[in-house]
Amino acid sequence: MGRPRATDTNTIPGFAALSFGLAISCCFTSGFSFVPSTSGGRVQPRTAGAAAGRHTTAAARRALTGTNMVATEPAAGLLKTVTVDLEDRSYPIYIGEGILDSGDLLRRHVTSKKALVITNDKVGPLYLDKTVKILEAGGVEVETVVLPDGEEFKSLEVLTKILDKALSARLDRKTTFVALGGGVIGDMVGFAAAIYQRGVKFVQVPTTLMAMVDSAVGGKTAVNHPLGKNMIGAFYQPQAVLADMGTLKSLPDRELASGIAEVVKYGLIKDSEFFRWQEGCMENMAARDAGVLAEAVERSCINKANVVAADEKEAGLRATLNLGHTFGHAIETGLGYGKLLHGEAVAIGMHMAADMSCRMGWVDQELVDRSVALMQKAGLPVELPKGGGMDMDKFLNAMAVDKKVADGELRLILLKGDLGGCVMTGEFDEAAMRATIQDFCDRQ
Ligand SMILES: NC(=O)c1ccc[n+]([C@@H]2O[C@H](COP(=O)([O-])OP(=O)(O)OC[C@H]3O[C@@H](n4cnc5c(N)ncnc54)[C@H](O)[C@@H]3O)[C@@H](O)[C@H]2O)c1
Ligand SMILES: O=C(O)C(=O)C[C@@H](O)[C@H](O)[C@H](O)COP(=O)(O)O
Ligand SMILES: [Zn+2]
Repeated sequence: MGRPRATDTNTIPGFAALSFGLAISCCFTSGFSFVPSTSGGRVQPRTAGAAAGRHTTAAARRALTGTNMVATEPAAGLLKTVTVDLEDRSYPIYIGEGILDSGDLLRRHVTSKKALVITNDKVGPLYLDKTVKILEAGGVEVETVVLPDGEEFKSLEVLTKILDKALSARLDRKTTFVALGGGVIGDMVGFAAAIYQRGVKFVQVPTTLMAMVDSAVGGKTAVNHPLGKNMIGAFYQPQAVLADMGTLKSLPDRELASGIAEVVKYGLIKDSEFFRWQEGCMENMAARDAGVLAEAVERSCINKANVVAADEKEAGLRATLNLGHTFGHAIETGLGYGKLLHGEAVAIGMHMAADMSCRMGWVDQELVDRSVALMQKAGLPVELPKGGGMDMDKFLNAMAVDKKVADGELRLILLKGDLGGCVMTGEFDEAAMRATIQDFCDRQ
Protein backbone atom coordinates (compact mmCIF):
# COMPACT_ATOMS: atom_id res chain seq x y z
CA MET A 1 0.00 0.00 0.00
CA GLY A 2 1.30 3.42 -0.85
CA ARG A 3 4.57 2.17 -2.33
CA PRO A 4 6.10 4.49 -4.93
CA ARG A 5 5.47 3.57 -8.58
CA ALA A 6 7.09 5.24 -11.54
CA THR A 7 3.98 4.88 -13.71
CA ASP A 8 2.06 7.06 -11.33
CA THR A 9 3.71 10.12 -12.72
CA ASN A 10 3.24 9.62 -16.43
CA THR A 11 -0.24 8.22 -16.81
CA ILE A 12 -1.93 11.57 -16.30
CA PRO A 13 -2.96 13.37 -19.47
CA GLY A 14 -1.83 16.94 -20.02
CA PHE A 15 -4.52 18.86 -18.28
CA ALA A 16 -2.70 22.11 -18.92
CA ALA A 17 -4.27 22.03 -22.39
CA LEU A 18 -7.60 23.19 -21.06
CA SER A 19 -9.56 25.20 -23.56
CA PHE A 20 -11.23 27.63 -21.21
CA GLY A 21 -8.22 29.09 -19.49
CA LEU A 22 -8.45 27.47 -16.09
CA ALA A 23 -5.76 28.49 -13.64
CA ILE A 24 -4.71 24.87 -13.21
CA SER A 25 -1.26 23.54 -13.84
CA CYS A 26 0.09 20.06 -13.46
CA CYS A 27 3.12 18.71 -11.77
CA PHE A 28 4.34 15.35 -12.93
CA THR A 29 6.82 14.65 -10.19
CA SER A 30 4.65 13.10 -7.52
CA GLY A 31 1.37 11.90 -8.92
CA PHE A 32 0.02 15.26 -9.97
CA SER A 33 -0.93 18.42 -8.24
CA PHE A 34 -2.99 21.54 -8.57
CA VAL A 35 -1.60 24.97 -8.25
CA PRO A 36 -4.42 26.72 -6.44
CA SER A 37 -6.68 28.79 -8.63
CA THR A 38 -7.57 32.20 -7.29
CA SER A 39 -10.81 32.48 -9.24
CA GLY A 40 -11.81 28.89 -9.83
CA GLY A 41 -12.83 29.92 -13.36
CA ARG A 42 -15.75 31.76 -11.86
CA VAL A 43 -18.28 33.69 -13.90
CA GLN A 44 -21.46 35.37 -12.84
CA PRO A 45 -23.93 34.68 -15.61
CA ARG A 46 -27.36 36.19 -15.12
CA THR A 47 -29.21 34.36 -17.88
CA ALA A 48 -28.91 31.10 -19.71
CA GLY A 49 -27.61 33.02 -22.69
CA ALA A 50 -24.99 34.90 -20.79
CA ALA A 51 -23.69 31.69 -19.27
CA ALA A 52 -23.62 29.80 -22.51
CA GLY A 53 -21.92 32.72 -24.18
CA ARG A 54 -19.09 32.74 -21.69
CA HIS A 55 -18.56 29.03 -21.24
CA THR A 56 -19.71 27.17 -24.29
CA THR A 57 -18.09 26.10 -27.51
CA ALA A 58 -20.09 26.15 -30.74
CA ALA A 59 -20.40 22.37 -30.63
CA ALA A 60 -21.66 22.54 -27.08
CA ARG A 61 -24.16 25.23 -28.01
CA ARG A 62 -25.47 23.09 -30.83
CA ALA A 63 -25.96 20.26 -28.36
CA LEU A 64 -27.79 22.55 -25.98
CA THR A 65 -30.01 24.37 -28.38
CA GLY A 66 -30.04 22.35 -31.57
CA THR A 67 -28.58 25.38 -33.34
CA ASN A 68 -25.55 27.58 -33.09
CA MET A 69 -27.64 30.12 -31.24
CA VAL A 70 -27.16 30.63 -27.56
CA ALA A 71 -30.22 29.72 -25.47
CA THR A 72 -31.31 33.13 -24.28
CA GLU A 73 -34.89 32.68 -23.20
CA PRO A 74 -34.85 32.88 -19.40
CA ALA A 75 -37.50 30.90 -17.56
CA ALA A 76 -39.41 32.49 -14.70
CA GLY A 77 -37.19 32.97 -11.69
CA LEU A 78 -34.04 31.82 -13.50
CA LEU A 79 -30.98 33.29 -11.92
CA LYS A 80 -27.91 31.45 -13.15
CA THR A 81 -26.81 28.89 -15.71
CA VAL A 82 -23.53 27.00 -15.67
CA THR A 83 -22.65 24.82 -18.64
CA VAL A 84 -20.83 21.51 -18.42
CA ASP A 85 -18.79 21.66 -21.59
CA LEU A 86 -18.46 18.18 -23.04
CA GLU A 87 -18.83 18.83 -26.75
CA ASP A 88 -21.88 16.96 -28.03
CA ARG A 89 -22.76 15.84 -24.50
CA SER A 90 -22.71 19.33 -23.03
CA TYR A 91 -25.57 20.39 -20.82
CA PRO A 92 -26.79 23.27 -18.70
CA ILE A 93 -27.14 23.46 -14.94
CA TYR A 94 -29.93 25.89 -14.11
CA ILE A 95 -29.86 27.39 -10.63
CA GLY A 96 -32.76 29.45 -9.38
CA GLU A 97 -35.72 29.78 -7.08
CA GLY A 98 -38.98 28.46 -8.51
CA ILE A 99 -37.56 27.14 -11.77
CA LEU A 100 -39.29 23.80 -11.28
CA ASP A 101 -42.67 25.49 -10.71
CA SER A 102 -42.33 27.58 -13.83
CA GLY A 103 -42.19 24.37 -15.87
CA ASP A 104 -40.47 25.85 -18.91
CA LEU A 105 -37.04 24.38 -18.30
CA LEU A 106 -38.19 20.87 -17.50
CA ARG A 107 -40.37 20.80 -20.60
CA ARG A 108 -37.50 22.20 -22.66
CA HIS A 109 -35.32 19.25 -21.76
CA VAL A 110 -37.91 16.48 -21.78
CA THR A 111 -38.52 16.39 -25.49
CA SER A 112 -39.84 12.82 -25.63
CA LYS A 113 -43.46 11.74 -25.76
CA LYS A 114 -43.02 9.72 -22.59
CA ALA A 115 -41.17 10.27 -19.33
CA LEU A 116 -40.48 8.15 -16.28
CA VAL A 117 -40.16 10.24 -13.12
CA ILE A 118 -38.36 8.47 -10.30
CA THR A 119 -38.36 9.75 -6.74
CA ASN A 120 -38.54 8.38 -3.20
CA ASP A 121 -41.18 8.19 -0.49
CA LYS A 122 -39.94 11.34 1.23
CA VAL A 123 -39.50 13.63 -1.77
CA GLY A 124 -42.48 12.22 -3.68
CA PRO A 125 -45.18 13.67 -1.41
CA LEU A 126 -43.48 17.07 -1.67
CA TYR A 127 -42.68 17.48 -5.35
CA LEU A 128 -43.90 14.56 -7.47
CA ASP A 129 -47.42 15.83 -8.28
CA LYS A 130 -46.07 19.18 -9.34
CA THR A 131 -43.44 17.58 -11.57
CA VAL A 132 -45.92 15.23 -13.23
CA LYS A 133 -48.39 18.06 -13.88
CA ILE A 134 -45.70 20.22 -15.45
CA LEU A 135 -44.76 17.45 -17.85
CA GLU A 136 -48.35 16.53 -18.63
CA ALA A 137 -49.12 20.17 -19.35
CA GLY A 138 -46.48 19.90 -22.06
CA GLY A 139 -48.20 16.87 -23.56
CA VAL A 140 -45.80 14.31 -22.09
CA GLU A 141 -47.21 10.94 -20.99
CA VAL A 142 -45.77 10.31 -17.52
CA GLU A 143 -45.08 7.13 -15.56
CA THR A 144 -43.71 7.25 -12.01
CA VAL A 145 -41.69 5.11 -9.62
CA VAL A 146 -41.43 5.84 -5.89
CA LEU A 147 -38.46 4.12 -4.25
CA PRO A 148 -37.82 3.67 -0.53
CA ASP A 149 -35.80 6.54 0.95
CA GLY A 150 -32.26 6.02 2.18
CA GLU A 151 -28.65 5.25 1.34
CA GLU A 152 -29.24 1.62 2.34
CA PHE A 153 -31.61 1.34 -0.66
CA LYS A 154 -29.01 2.52 -3.15
CA SER A 155 -28.61 -1.03 -4.39
CA LEU A 156 -28.89 -3.08 -7.56
CA GLU A 157 -31.96 -4.80 -6.14
CA VAL A 158 -33.86 -1.54 -5.65
CA LEU A 159 -32.64 -0.15 -8.96
CA THR A 160 -34.33 -3.12 -10.66
CA LYS A 161 -37.69 -1.58 -9.69
CA ILE A 162 -36.98 1.27 -12.11
CA LEU A 163 -36.21 -1.17 -14.92
CA ASP A 164 -39.28 -3.28 -14.07
CA LYS A 165 -41.53 -0.25 -14.30
CA ALA A 166 -39.96 0.93 -17.55
CA LEU A 167 -40.46 -2.48 -19.15
CA SER A 168 -43.94 -3.13 -17.84
CA ALA A 169 -45.03 0.30 -19.09
CA ARG A 170 -43.39 -0.55 -22.45
CA LEU A 171 -41.24 2.55 -22.40
CA ASP A 172 -39.06 2.74 -25.48
CA ARG A 173 -35.60 4.15 -26.08
CA LYS A 174 -36.93 7.66 -26.72
CA THR A 175 -38.25 7.89 -23.16
CA THR A 176 -36.66 10.41 -20.80
CA PHE A 177 -36.00 9.43 -17.18
CA VAL A 178 -36.32 12.24 -14.63
CA ALA A 179 -34.46 11.95 -11.31
CA LEU A 180 -36.38 13.89 -8.67
CA GLY A 181 -34.54 13.85 -5.35
CA GLY A 182 -31.15 13.88 -3.71
CA GLY A 183 -27.92 12.14 -4.62
CA VAL A 184 -29.23 8.65 -3.96
CA ILE A 185 -32.06 9.05 -6.48
CA GLY A 186 -29.83 10.91 -8.94
CA ASP A 187 -27.09 8.28 -8.87
CA MET A 188 -29.57 5.41 -9.24
CA VAL A 189 -31.68 6.99 -11.95
CA GLY A 190 -28.58 7.96 -13.90
CA PHE A 191 -27.35 4.39 -13.80
CA ALA A 192 -30.78 3.02 -14.72
CA ALA A 193 -30.89 5.45 -17.67
CA ALA A 194 -27.42 4.32 -18.74
CA ILE A 195 -28.38 0.65 -18.90
CA TYR A 196 -32.09 0.68 -19.87
CA GLN A 197 -32.16 -0.48 -23.48
CA ARG A 198 -28.46 0.51 -23.57
CA GLY A 199 -29.19 4.12 -22.75
CA VAL A 200 -32.03 6.60 -22.57
CA LYS A 201 -31.90 10.33 -21.87
CA PHE A 202 -32.26 11.59 -18.33
CA VAL A 203 -32.71 14.89 -16.54
CA GLN A 204 -31.52 15.63 -13.01
CA VAL A 205 -33.85 17.57 -10.70
CA PRO A 206 -31.75 17.73 -7.52
CA THR A 207 -33.62 18.57 -4.32
CA THR A 208 -30.76 18.45 -1.80
CA LEU A 209 -27.79 20.77 -1.50
CA MET A 210 -25.54 17.73 -1.94
CA ALA A 211 -27.14 16.92 -5.26
CA MET A 212 -27.14 20.55 -6.45
CA VAL A 213 -23.48 21.19 -5.68
CA ASP A 214 -22.10 17.79 -6.60
CA SER A 215 -23.97 14.57 -7.39
CA ALA A 216 -26.29 15.83 -10.14
CA VAL A 217 -23.32 17.27 -12.01
CA GLY A 218 -20.70 15.32 -13.90
CA GLY A 219 -22.30 12.02 -14.81
CA LYS A 220 -21.01 9.67 -12.12
CA THR A 221 -23.88 7.24 -11.61
CA ALA A 222 -23.84 4.17 -9.39
CA VAL A 223 -25.28 1.91 -6.74
CA ASN A 224 -23.51 0.60 -3.65
CA HIS A 225 -22.30 -2.94 -2.96
CA PRO A 226 -22.04 -4.34 0.58
CA LEU A 227 -18.26 -4.32 0.10
CA GLY A 228 -17.93 -0.81 -1.24
CA LYS A 229 -19.58 2.51 -2.12
CA ASN A 230 -20.66 3.24 -5.69
CA MET A 231 -18.98 0.08 -6.90
CA ILE A 232 -21.42 -0.66 -9.72
CA GLY A 233 -22.09 2.18 -12.09
CA ALA A 234 -21.28 4.13 -15.23
CA PHE A 235 -20.23 7.54 -16.43
CA TYR A 236 -23.40 8.84 -18.06
CA GLN A 237 -24.25 12.50 -18.47
CA PRO A 238 -27.73 14.00 -18.03
CA GLN A 239 -29.47 16.27 -20.56
CA ALA A 240 -29.80 19.05 -18.01
CA VAL A 241 -29.72 19.78 -14.28
CA LEU A 242 -32.52 21.86 -12.76
CA ALA A 243 -31.57 23.07 -9.29
CA ASP A 244 -34.64 24.77 -7.87
CA MET A 245 -33.35 26.51 -4.74
CA GLY A 246 -36.92 26.59 -3.42
CA THR A 247 -36.81 22.86 -2.80
CA LEU A 248 -34.12 23.37 -0.16
CA LYS A 249 -36.71 25.00 2.13
CA SER A 250 -38.01 21.55 3.09
CA LEU A 251 -34.54 20.02 3.52
CA PRO A 252 -33.59 19.20 7.14
CA ASP A 253 -30.64 21.11 8.63
CA ARG A 254 -28.51 17.97 8.95
CA GLU A 255 -28.93 17.27 5.22
CA LEU A 256 -28.06 20.87 4.37
CA ALA A 257 -24.84 20.59 6.37
CA SER A 258 -24.03 17.33 4.61
CA GLY A 259 -24.12 19.15 1.27
CA ILE A 260 -21.91 21.92 2.63
CA ALA A 261 -19.13 19.35 3.14
CA GLU A 262 -18.70 19.10 -0.64
CA VAL A 263 -18.79 22.91 -0.93
CA VAL A 264 -15.87 23.10 1.52
CA LYS A 265 -14.13 20.42 -0.58
CA TYR A 266 -13.98 22.68 -3.67
CA GLY A 267 -12.25 25.35 -1.61
CA LEU A 268 -9.71 22.90 -0.27
CA ILE A 269 -8.82 21.19 -3.54
CA LYS A 270 -8.71 24.09 -5.97
CA ASP A 271 -10.40 27.35 -5.07
CA SER A 272 -8.77 29.17 -2.17
CA GLU A 273 -10.80 32.31 -2.80
CA PHE A 274 -14.00 30.28 -2.51
CA PHE A 275 -12.71 28.80 0.78
CA ARG A 276 -11.99 32.27 2.18
CA TRP A 277 -15.43 33.46 1.03
CA GLN A 278 -16.97 30.53 2.95
CA GLU A 279 -15.00 31.45 6.06
CA GLY A 280 -16.68 34.84 5.89
CA CYS A 281 -20.24 33.63 5.39
CA MET A 282 -20.57 30.07 6.69
CA GLU A 283 -22.98 31.06 9.47
CA ASN A 284 -25.24 32.63 6.85
CA MET A 285 -24.96 29.60 4.57
CA ALA A 286 -25.91 27.25 7.40
CA ALA A 287 -28.76 29.62 8.31
CA ARG A 288 -30.01 29.34 4.70
CA ASP A 289 -29.43 32.89 3.55
CA ALA A 290 -30.85 32.55 0.04
CA GLY A 291 -28.21 34.69 -1.67
CA VAL A 292 -25.33 32.92 0.03
CA LEU A 293 -26.75 29.48 -0.76
CA ALA A 294 -27.33 30.35 -4.41
CA GLU A 295 -23.79 31.66 -4.73
CA ALA A 296 -22.42 28.54 -3.03
CA VAL A 297 -24.31 26.34 -5.49
CA GLU A 298 -23.19 28.36 -8.49
CA ARG A 299 -19.51 28.48 -7.49
CA SER A 300 -19.52 24.78 -6.64
CA CYS A 301 -21.07 23.90 -9.99
CA ILE A 302 -18.53 26.04 -11.84
CA ASN A 303 -15.68 24.31 -10.00
CA LYS A 304 -17.09 20.86 -10.69
CA ALA A 305 -18.04 21.61 -14.29
CA ASN A 306 -14.52 22.79 -15.01
CA VAL A 307 -12.96 19.63 -13.58
CA VAL A 308 -15.43 17.35 -15.36
CA ALA A 309 -14.95 19.15 -18.67
CA ALA A 310 -11.21 18.58 -18.36
CA ASP A 311 -11.36 14.93 -17.24
CA GLU A 312 -14.80 13.41 -17.64
CA LYS A 313 -13.85 9.82 -16.85
CA GLU A 314 -11.34 10.38 -14.08
CA ALA A 315 -8.10 9.70 -15.89
CA GLY A 316 -6.45 11.87 -13.26
CA LEU A 317 -7.55 15.39 -12.39
CA ARG A 318 -11.16 14.42 -11.57
CA ALA A 319 -9.90 12.18 -8.78
CA THR A 320 -9.21 15.32 -6.75
CA LEU A 321 -12.99 15.60 -6.28
CA ASN A 322 -12.46 12.56 -4.09
CA LEU A 323 -10.69 14.47 -1.29
CA GLY A 324 -11.74 12.83 1.98
CA HIS A 325 -13.67 10.12 0.14
CA THR A 326 -11.23 7.21 0.56
CA PHE A 327 -11.55 7.57 4.32
CA GLY A 328 -15.17 8.75 4.04
CA HIS A 329 -16.37 5.83 1.93
CA ALA A 330 -14.57 3.44 4.30
CA ILE A 331 -16.52 5.02 7.16
CA GLU A 332 -19.85 4.73 5.30
CA THR A 333 -19.19 1.09 4.41
CA GLY A 334 -17.69 0.23 7.80
CA LEU A 335 -20.50 1.76 9.87
CA GLY A 336 -23.22 0.47 7.52
CA TYR A 337 -24.82 2.58 4.77
CA GLY A 338 -27.06 5.31 6.11
CA LYS A 339 -25.59 5.52 9.64
CA LEU A 340 -23.75 8.70 8.72
CA LEU A 341 -24.75 10.94 5.83
CA HIS A 342 -22.36 11.00 2.88
CA GLY A 343 -21.27 14.58 3.57
CA GLU A 344 -20.71 13.81 7.24
CA ALA A 345 -18.42 10.90 6.38
CA VAL A 346 -16.63 13.07 3.82
CA ALA A 347 -16.14 15.83 6.42
CA ILE A 348 -14.48 13.38 8.80
CA GLY A 349 -12.54 11.97 5.84
CA MET A 350 -11.33 15.45 4.82
CA HIS A 351 -10.18 16.04 8.39
CA MET A 352 -8.30 12.73 8.24
CA ALA A 353 -6.72 13.62 4.88
CA ALA A 354 -5.69 17.05 6.22
CA ASP A 355 -4.32 15.49 9.40
CA MET A 356 -2.29 12.96 7.42
CA SER A 357 -1.00 15.67 5.04
CA CYS A 358 0.11 17.69 8.06
CA ARG A 359 1.88 14.70 9.64
CA MET A 360 3.90 14.39 6.43
CA GLY A 361 4.74 18.10 6.53
CA TRP A 362 2.79 18.82 3.33
CA VAL A 363 0.53 21.43 4.94
CA ASP A 364 0.64 23.51 8.10
CA GLN A 365 -1.42 22.73 11.18
CA GLU A 366 -3.08 26.11 10.60
CA LEU A 367 -4.73 24.78 7.42
CA VAL A 368 -5.99 21.70 9.27
CA ASP A 369 -7.42 23.95 11.99
CA ARG A 370 -9.10 26.29 9.49
CA SER A 371 -10.68 23.34 7.66
CA VAL A 372 -11.98 21.86 10.89
CA ALA A 373 -13.31 25.22 12.08
CA LEU A 374 -15.13 25.83 8.79
CA MET A 375 -16.76 22.40 8.80
CA GLN A 376 -17.77 22.79 12.44
CA LYS A 377 -19.36 26.16 11.66
CA ALA A 378 -21.46 24.33 9.08
CA GLY A 379 -22.61 21.88 11.77
CA LEU A 380 -20.59 18.96 10.40
CA PRO A 381 -18.88 16.24 12.46
CA VAL A 382 -15.10 16.12 12.14
CA GLU A 383 -14.47 13.04 14.31
CA LEU A 384 -15.72 9.47 14.10
CA PRO A 385 -18.98 8.92 16.00
CA LYS A 386 -18.62 7.55 19.51
CA GLY A 387 -19.19 3.81 19.74
CA GLY A 388 -19.24 3.35 15.97
CA GLY A 389 -16.69 0.57 16.17
CA MET A 390 -14.43 1.66 13.32
CA ASP A 391 -10.98 0.10 13.52
CA MET A 392 -7.79 -0.17 11.47
CA ASP A 393 -8.90 -3.33 9.66
CA LYS A 394 -12.26 -1.88 8.67
CA PHE A 395 -10.52 1.14 7.21
CA LEU A 396 -7.83 -0.82 5.40
CA ASN A 397 -10.25 -3.42 3.99
CA ALA A 398 -12.61 -0.80 2.60
CA MET A 399 -9.75 1.36 1.31
CA ALA A 400 -8.25 -1.62 -0.51
CA VAL A 401 -11.19 -1.59 -2.95
CA ASP A 402 -11.25 2.18 -3.40
CA LYS A 403 -11.67 3.04 -7.09
CA LYS A 404 -8.41 4.98 -7.11
CA VAL A 405 -6.46 1.79 -6.35
CA ALA A 406 -4.34 1.09 -9.45
CA ASP A 407 -2.54 -2.23 -9.92
CA GLY A 408 -3.00 -2.93 -6.25
CA GLU A 409 -1.58 0.39 -5.14
CA LEU A 410 -3.66 2.72 -2.99
CA ARG A 411 -3.63 6.33 -4.13
CA LEU A 412 -4.95 9.12 -1.95
CA ILE A 413 -5.98 12.72 -2.46
CA LEU A 414 -3.91 14.72 -0.01
CA LEU A 415 -3.48 18.41 0.63
CA LYS A 416 -0.14 19.89 -0.32
CA GLY A 417 1.28 23.40 -0.17
CA ASP A 418 -0.93 26.44 0.19
CA LEU A 419 -4.68 26.47 0.64
CA GLY A 420 -6.27 25.13 -2.57
CA GLY A 421 -3.42 22.77 -3.41
CA CYS A 422 -3.79 19.00 -3.49
CA VAL A 423 -2.27 15.90 -5.05
CA MET A 424 -3.36 12.42 -5.99
CA THR A 425 -0.48 10.17 -5.10
CA GLY A 426 0.61 6.69 -4.10
CA GLU A 427 3.81 8.19 -2.78
CA PHE A 428 2.80 8.82 0.78
CA ASP A 429 4.12 7.74 4.14
CA GLU A 430 2.13 4.66 5.10
CA ALA A 431 3.09 5.13 8.75
CA ALA A 432 1.47 8.58 8.68
CA MET A 433 -1.70 7.10 7.20
CA ARG A 434 -1.85 4.39 9.87
CA ALA A 435 -1.15 6.94 12.62
CA THR A 436 -4.01 9.12 11.39
CA ILE A 437 -6.42 6.17 11.25
CA GLN A 438 -5.34 4.95 14.69
CA ASP A 439 -5.71 8.37 16.31
CA PHE A 440 -9.17 8.89 14.86
CA CYS A 441 -10.24 5.39 15.95
CA ASP A 442 -8.83 5.95 19.44
CA ARG A 443 -10.88 9.12 19.86
CA GLN A 444 -14.23 7.57 18.83
N1 LIG B 1 -22.48 11.14 -8.42
C1 LIG B 1 -21.72 11.95 -7.72
O1 LIG B 1 -20.83 12.63 -8.23
C2 LIG B 1 -21.99 12.10 -6.25
C3 LIG B 1 -21.50 13.21 -5.56
C4 LIG B 1 -21.82 13.35 -4.21
C5 LIG B 1 -22.62 12.42 -3.58
N2 LIG B 1 -23.06 11.35 -4.29
C6 LIG B 1 -23.96 10.38 -3.67
O2 LIG B 1 -25.15 11.06 -3.28
C7 LIG B 1 -25.70 10.43 -2.15
C8 LIG B 1 -25.98 11.45 -1.09
O3 LIG B 1 -26.86 12.41 -1.61
P1 LIG B 1 -27.81 13.25 -0.65
O4 LIG B 1 -27.01 13.84 0.43
O5 LIG B 1 -28.62 14.13 -1.50
O6 LIG B 1 -28.68 12.12 0.04
P2 LIG B 1 -30.18 11.59 -0.24
O7 LIG B 1 -30.45 11.48 -1.67
O8 LIG B 1 -30.35 10.39 0.62
O9 LIG B 1 -31.08 12.77 0.34
C9 LIG B 1 -30.96 13.11 1.68
C10 LIG B 1 -32.31 13.03 2.44
O10 LIG B 1 -33.07 14.18 2.16
C11 LIG B 1 -34.34 13.81 1.62
N3 LIG B 1 -34.71 14.89 0.72
C12 LIG B 1 -34.26 15.09 -0.52
N4 LIG B 1 -34.69 16.27 -0.98
C13 LIG B 1 -35.45 16.80 -0.01
C14 LIG B 1 -36.17 18.01 0.12
N5 LIG B 1 -36.12 18.96 -0.82
N6 LIG B 1 -36.86 18.23 1.24
C15 LIG B 1 -36.87 17.29 2.25
N7 LIG B 1 -36.19 16.15 2.21
C16 LIG B 1 -35.48 15.91 1.08
C17 LIG B 1 -34.10 12.47 1.01
O11 LIG B 1 -35.30 11.75 0.85
C18 LIG B 1 -33.16 11.85 2.03
O12 LIG B 1 -33.90 11.41 3.16
C19 LIG B 1 -24.71 9.38 -1.70
O13 LIG B 1 -25.13 8.12 -2.15
C20 LIG B 1 -23.43 9.78 -2.40
O14 LIG B 1 -22.59 8.69 -2.63
C21 LIG B 1 -22.77 11.17 -5.60
O1 LIG C 1 -17.71 13.58 -9.23
C1 LIG C 1 -16.71 13.04 -8.74
O2 LIG C 1 -15.78 12.65 -9.45
C2 LIG C 1 -16.60 12.85 -7.29
O3 LIG C 1 -15.69 12.19 -6.83
C3 LIG C 1 -17.62 13.51 -6.41
C4 LIG C 1 -17.79 12.87 -5.06
O4 LIG C 1 -18.23 13.86 -4.17
C5 LIG C 1 -18.85 11.77 -5.03
O5 LIG C 1 -19.08 11.35 -3.73
C6 LIG C 1 -18.59 10.59 -5.95
O6 LIG C 1 -19.73 9.77 -6.02
C7 LIG C 1 -17.47 9.70 -5.48
O7 LIG C 1 -17.10 8.93 -6.55
P1 LIG C 1 -16.39 7.52 -6.42
O8 LIG C 1 -15.87 7.29 -7.79
O9 LIG C 1 -15.33 7.64 -5.39
O10 LIG C 1 -17.45 6.56 -6.01
ZN1 LIG D 1 -18.95 13.00 -2.34
